[in-house]
Amino acid sequence: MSLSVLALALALAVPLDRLVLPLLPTLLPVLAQLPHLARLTLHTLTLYSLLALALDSYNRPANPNGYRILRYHDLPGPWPTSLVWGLEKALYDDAPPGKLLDAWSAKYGGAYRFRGVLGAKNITLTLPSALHHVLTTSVYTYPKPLGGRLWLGTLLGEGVLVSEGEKHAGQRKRMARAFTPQALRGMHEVFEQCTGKVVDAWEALLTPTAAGKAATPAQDDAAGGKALSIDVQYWANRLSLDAIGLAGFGYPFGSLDSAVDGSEQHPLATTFDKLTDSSGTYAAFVLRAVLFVWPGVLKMPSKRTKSIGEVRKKLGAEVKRVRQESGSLAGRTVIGILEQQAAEEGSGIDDDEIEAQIMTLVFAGYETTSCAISWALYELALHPASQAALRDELRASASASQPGSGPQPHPPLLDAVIRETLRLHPPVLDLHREAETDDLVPLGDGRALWVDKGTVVYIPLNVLGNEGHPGPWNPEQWLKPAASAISGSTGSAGSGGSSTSTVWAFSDGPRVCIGRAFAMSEIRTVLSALVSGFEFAPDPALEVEPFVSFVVRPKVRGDRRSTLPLLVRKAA
Ligand code: HEM
Repeated sequence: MSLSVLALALALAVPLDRLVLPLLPTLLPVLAQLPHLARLTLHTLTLYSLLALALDSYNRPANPNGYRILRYHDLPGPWPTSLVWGLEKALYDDAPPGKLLDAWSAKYGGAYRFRGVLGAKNITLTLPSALHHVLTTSVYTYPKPLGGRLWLGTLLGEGVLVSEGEKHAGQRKRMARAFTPQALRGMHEVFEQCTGKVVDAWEALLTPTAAGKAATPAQDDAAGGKALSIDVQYWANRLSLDAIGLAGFGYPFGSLDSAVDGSEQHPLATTFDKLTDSSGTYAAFVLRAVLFVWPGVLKMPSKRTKSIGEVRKKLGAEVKRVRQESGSLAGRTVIGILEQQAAEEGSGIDDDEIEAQIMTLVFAGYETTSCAISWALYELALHPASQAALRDELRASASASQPGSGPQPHPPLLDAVIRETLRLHPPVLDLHREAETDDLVPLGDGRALWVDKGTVVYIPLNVLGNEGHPGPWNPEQWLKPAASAISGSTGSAGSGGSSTSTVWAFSDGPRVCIGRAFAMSEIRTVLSALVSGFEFAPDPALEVEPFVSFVVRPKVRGDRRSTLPLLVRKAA
């Protein structure tokens, strides 16, 4: 009797689904040795189940569509591997990144559950109707998790990446004009200018000097020719930062110039790189994990929170100076167009918001794009037949275009290569959202999932990119009529279905990447020039692997920082 009373008290006091279930795999072997405790647990479980059943029938959500409702516990899912971290640490340590998400989706399907820190409820969704609900129709019911928003807000201010609800919708509407095809045509010049600097620098490096040697020691590549080892990631980073600075807000970071003349990189770029380019340390994981359950950790003084504040302050000060000095450039940049739009509406825009949007552009647009460029060159280096076919296509398209004949259609294989790169190497591995209220998520087939307030929803972009297109590198698959080109991407999954043209690496719905056309234009420009002019091969002495530090970057196995050395020579 006394045991039952104790069990009831326990069942009431401990939210079993949060704490006890994740502990069971570890506890059961111990309990088997301890008959008393085992009995207590059995009592607790029975009583809890009865209680849960009673509560379940009392707390039924409104269900006007007559769905068959599933609860969290009805979903399949993996068992937690840690009492404290749930499966968060396993996900953080996953190598290559995304492997676990792929395996779980294959095993448990398009809706499954897994526990996070201290038993927190997480679900992963890849079913089309569920994604449409979370990313499109109920987008503001599923904001980014509070901890992530606070972290980003401290770093960037409340720009379009961080804001939610009406504020986000308003910011997005005002920014849209800066990303129209017409606006992007003006920015194309910047992409060409920056790419031209890389081409010139590499040609100089590869040109034999008067003494009959290449400017830098060359080595034999796999094809038996002379090639130079170039850290492609280093150049892609600098190019991408210069492009976002100039096209985004008219600011010359001068990263490529400093790479050429060997001077120091812009201090802001260094600070920014330090903040984002670090491979997974235990401290970084703990901060991230704790942030999810206790956002207040951000207020505690630490090296990381201090450096966030420093980056913010430095960029803010630079931005103020640049805005005063370069009024003439402003009209053609993203921020210039945003300011014009606000002036025309008569609404005005305050300095804090301008500053936040500038920081947002750098944060969201710099390393995402540079990593996409690097991975594309890496895959082309590994696949010489694709590389040669792309070079032929680019050269044929360049010789067919007449001066003054206006914008040309994108060479199809170029788009296919980019799309295939984003499928295999989505820079943003997964999206996180948090249910702001209890909600019903349609799963298709007349079923819906009851999602409790506070549940975190994972949307694995790597898994989604592979749906219908699994397997190793194969850009040609995107040339088939059913798979439309990236330029046709609407970013909308339509009414509950995943459109074939959605490039999942950019997400979907009202929060789809606002810079996707900007990124695509930049990547096309860079790949066109580099693949036309140079040949790329892997360095057989080095093993390249992906790692996550905000975005999925390449690095040499054994190194901590992101680099991608490839053997480069002038194309015949
Ligand atoms: C290959 C390059 C890029 C990829 C793969 C990429 C991917 C993404 C993804 C997945 C999101 C959604 C994040 C979320 O909802 O949690 C996003 C949002 C965003 N991206 Fe990109 N991005 C790229 C380049 C760019 C560029 C070049 C810019 C700016 C010029 C940019 C600006 C933004 C902004 C402002 C948002 C927030 C949009 C919103 O919440 O309304 N991105 N991006």
